Amino acid sequence: MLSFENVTIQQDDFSLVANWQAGPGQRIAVIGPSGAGKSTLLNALAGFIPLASGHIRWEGQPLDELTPGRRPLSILFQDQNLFPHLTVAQNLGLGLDPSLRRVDSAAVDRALERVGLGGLGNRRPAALSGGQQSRAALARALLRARPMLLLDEPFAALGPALKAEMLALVEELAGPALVLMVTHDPEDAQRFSSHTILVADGVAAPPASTEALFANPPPALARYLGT
Ligand SMILES: Nc1ncnc2c1ncn2[C@@H]1O[C@H](COP(=O)(O)OP(=O)(O)OP(=O)(O)O)[C@@H](O)[C@H]1O
Repeated sequence: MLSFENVTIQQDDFSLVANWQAGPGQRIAVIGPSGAGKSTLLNALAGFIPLASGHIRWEGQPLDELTPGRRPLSILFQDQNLFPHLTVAQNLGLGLDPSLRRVDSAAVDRALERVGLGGLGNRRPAALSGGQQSRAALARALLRARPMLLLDEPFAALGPALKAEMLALVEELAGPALVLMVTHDPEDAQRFSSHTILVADGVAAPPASTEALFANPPPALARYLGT
């Protein structure tokens, strides 16, 4: 269980509050206007931004004392963060061991197979298509096998068909992980997520049923959707 307990996140004059829980295995979209704090929410959970007050817990354990690398999560950004000078297999290996000294190459090969990149581990990222790079970045995140997967618009640069394919792949491969996905596309939320967190007006709201939220949007969501 992920718990945000009376959390306040402060960045200069911007502040965001969150007070809710989410369970393992849930697929949750994070939506809201530009600048509302969606990335800030994920960055605080990942440990890149300290909390001004409150606590974030995973399975009852406070995350506050843990550096980003020790938190029980993987994070995938839009720019994919693949290192251009390393092979695809080495990029995946970084997910297991940042020093690349103790990497299980069979596990890397299996992860590449799972995302449809079998046999491409020796290529550099530049020798992959955009969709293949997304698959490689996803494989790296999944290889870490952490209980939470945070996605910050990772597939926004892909065309609609490829994006749908990647979301289906996340759904298939994330398994028991809790997935939090920032998206600007209401269709992503509806296709992928049973629950949605609306971030607006300084509040990251508790996860609500995606269907119910879109059927009867609160004013902030209606404004954002232009309805
Ligand atoms: N390092 C920082 N220092 C101060 N303020 C920041 C910093 N990073 C972001 N902000 C501010 O925090 C607020 C939330 O930004 P954030 O990137 O979380 O929004 P977002 O909802 O993810 O937006 P978008 O949809 O445009 O990506 C914005 O007002 C932004 O200007």
